[in-house]
Amino acid sequence: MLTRCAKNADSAAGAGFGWANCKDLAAARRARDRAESAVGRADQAVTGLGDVVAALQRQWLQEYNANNGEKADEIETKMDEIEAKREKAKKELEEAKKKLKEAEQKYDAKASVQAGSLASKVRMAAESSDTLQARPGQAPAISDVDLAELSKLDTEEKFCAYMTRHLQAFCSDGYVVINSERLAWTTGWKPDFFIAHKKCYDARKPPKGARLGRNAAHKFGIPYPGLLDSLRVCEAKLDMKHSDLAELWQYLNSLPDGESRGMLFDKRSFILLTAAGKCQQKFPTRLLEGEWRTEGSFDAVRAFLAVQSHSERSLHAALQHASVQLLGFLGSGSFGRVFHVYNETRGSCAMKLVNDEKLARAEVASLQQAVQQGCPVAQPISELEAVALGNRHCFYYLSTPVGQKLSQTDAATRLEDVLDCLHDLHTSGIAHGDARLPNLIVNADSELLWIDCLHTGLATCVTVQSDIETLVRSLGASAQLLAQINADSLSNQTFREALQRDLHAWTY
Ligand SMILES: Nc1ncnc2c1ncn2[C@@H]1O[C@H](COP(=O)(O)OP(=O)(O)OP(=O)(O)O)[C@@H](O)[C@H]1O
Repeated sequence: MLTRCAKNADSAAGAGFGWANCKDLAAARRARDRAESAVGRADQAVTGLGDVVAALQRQWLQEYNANNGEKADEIETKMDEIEAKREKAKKELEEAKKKLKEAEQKYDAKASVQAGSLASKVRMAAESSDTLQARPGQAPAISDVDLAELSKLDTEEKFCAYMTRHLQAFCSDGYVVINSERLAWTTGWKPDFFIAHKKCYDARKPPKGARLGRNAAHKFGIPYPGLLDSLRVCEAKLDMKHSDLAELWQYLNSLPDGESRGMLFDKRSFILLTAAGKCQQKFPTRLLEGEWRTEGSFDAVRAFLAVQSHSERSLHAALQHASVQLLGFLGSGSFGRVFHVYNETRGSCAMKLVNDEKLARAEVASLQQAVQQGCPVAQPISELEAVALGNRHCFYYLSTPVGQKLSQTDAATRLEDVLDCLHDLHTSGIAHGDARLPNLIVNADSELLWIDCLHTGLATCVTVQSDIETLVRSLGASAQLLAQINADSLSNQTFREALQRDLHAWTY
């Protein structure tokens, strides 16, 4: 067993619990990629020659029907030549496929050795590593009847579909199991499932041909990039191997700083794994192995999945404090996360959750001042509230309205409104400080409003020019146009027209 000290040193070096930088593996991957391209090229050649043969056949038929015997013979000779080439290309394709298979096998073997060694490291380094003990009289996670059904499933897809309702039964109220097996996350990964709050994931349509299981209530989607620290990852295997733990570990290790949790399982058993630390430098803290049929496993899995991350706890504490209901996730930035919330008194509003009290106070004060001056900004409808969370605090404030995002194309279409919205701030003596398009929302009356007023300040020549540059850059204008900007640009009709033409040239 590694000591904690050794573990941290290992993990801090970034090598202990990630894939080793294996040259062999990289070379095998390159060889596999080359073999794949060779198959692609050979396949194209066969298809291309097939098309030529088909075209010649049509020509031959025309000449034959027109009694052009000589021409038809000429075409026939040509056809024989191309046919011979196609046969050769087919053989080359078969050969390329064989080589690809070999290259894939070599790569898989090397990857599996690496995964095996990583899995061993993770097992060894876990601060606690246990096997679930039976608690007589308590419910197993999956009944014998269901286990018998499970044992008949022969593909991973059927298995995942069958397991969905079981996984859902392990979730706490308000949490759902989301299938992401065929939907790449923004990070590029494709874990089989993740568990997240039912209002806080990016729902997608079922992929074509997706198996929906018995009750067709399956949910498909990917996590929001800003909420990667508020989910649990689940990876299913038809028949779990020792090395599969490496895959789950890779997912957990790549999640944001803090504790991350995941479950690896097959038809008989499961592994519950917890990791802590910084992203890509995590260390395994707890590993619990168990079997679905073990009495007491239902509560053990449910309790494991019910543990909330710090972010989830602050969100739920804030929701409770404000007596609002969560309707969705609006977005996140470097400073906070914004959720769509609702209650009967306040109606629909945005809840911005932050950790930094000073910055949040400054933002609320700036917004209030801007509202008083009649500026087009989202309006705070609460003071900054502090919510105790253990020995720490998180902070939130509510604002209205909850608006729609403005795309670059929409912004170019209503460019005058966008420019006026910034000009209105400036003429009231306020500079936004971060006047990017993502900081503009559209309300129900199609009016534009500024959000994210953390960096607002006095409008001076310098801050005004900087705002205009920021906005115009985020609209996608050319460098040439950016070079023409000065503090008076928004009052200058010639500039506005030049910008319109510039954006038109880029957008269409
Ligand atoms: N009232 C609102 N209506 C709709 N969406 C909103 C609202 N407020 C915030 N958002 C969304 O949440 C995202 C993050 O909000 P905000 O910009 O206030 O956070 P931040 O952490 O201060 O960001 P930054 O890193 O840009 O400073 C916004 O880009 C926007 O998409």
